[in-house]
Amino acid sequence: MSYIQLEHISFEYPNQTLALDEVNLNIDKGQKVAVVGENGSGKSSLFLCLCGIHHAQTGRYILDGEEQKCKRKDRNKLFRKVGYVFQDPEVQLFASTVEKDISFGAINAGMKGEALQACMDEVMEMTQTHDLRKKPPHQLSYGQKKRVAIAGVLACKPEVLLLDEPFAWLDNQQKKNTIQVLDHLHEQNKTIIISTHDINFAYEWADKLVVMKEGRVLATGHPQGLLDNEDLLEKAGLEMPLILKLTKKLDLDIRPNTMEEFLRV
Ligand SMILES: Nc1ncnc2c1ncn2[C@@H]1O[C@H](COP(=O)(O)OP(=O)(O)OP(=O)(O)O)[C@@H](O)[C@H]1O
Repeated sequence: MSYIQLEHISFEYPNQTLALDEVNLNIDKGQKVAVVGENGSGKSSLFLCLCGIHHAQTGRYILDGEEQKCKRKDRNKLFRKVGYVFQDPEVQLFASTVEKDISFGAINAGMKGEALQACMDEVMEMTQTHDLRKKPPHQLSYGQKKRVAIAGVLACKPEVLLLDEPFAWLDNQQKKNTIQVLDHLHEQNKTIIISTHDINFAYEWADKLVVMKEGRVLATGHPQGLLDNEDLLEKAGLEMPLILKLTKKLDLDIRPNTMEEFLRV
């Protein structure tokens, strides 16, 4: 049995927009998953259902062997297990200082004293938010807000991390730093699910790709296999990753995983 199982999940907003339409999905513990698809294909709605903010009207959501129900106590447990970093950090940040914002969820979950301090030091170091800790979040740049939002979720030590467009507004250095943070979490066997429009990143980073269109899962599998399929790319409105374009153009038989590997060929 997979760690996360979605069976025929459908979710409709109150205005009757069907955002998820019979979604079936299996994700193993410790997997690095990239969810890709055009604007409005249902990526954020999927994340909102996975973390318990939305509850699907039909279908079954099973996490770690337990079916997730809409009851308050089940949802509180789900909130602790699955951390969601919103696409827009402004939706997430609310406290008067960065430090208070980052620690809010952890304190709510019962962390205190030395354990809290150690956790804060660790996540602020990881996300390079230490120097910002006394500032009010509204005075930060968007990229800084994004890092604070990630830090706040990490402080709660979730088993599953959902990141909606984590690199939006980040400069190149901060993007690299965030990828390092993700690699570190992967080493701790956390399950990481990212939604992204960066197909080159998805190709290099993910060990599972989920391709969405109009609320449906069009395909799942290893990025190397899926992103080579021109019919699928056209149907999903996706670009072929640069590495695959180059290997095709040069008529190479190999399929390097990363640009570094490609350059060594
Ligand atoms: N709060 C809402 N109320 C009604 N409809 C919504 C709401 N949020 C999203 N939708 C609709 O649900 C569908 C899926 O949207 P969703 O935000 O999940 O897509 P997405 O793949 O995350 O898009 P993007 O790449 O632009 O972030 C779209 O048709 C969208 O217009």
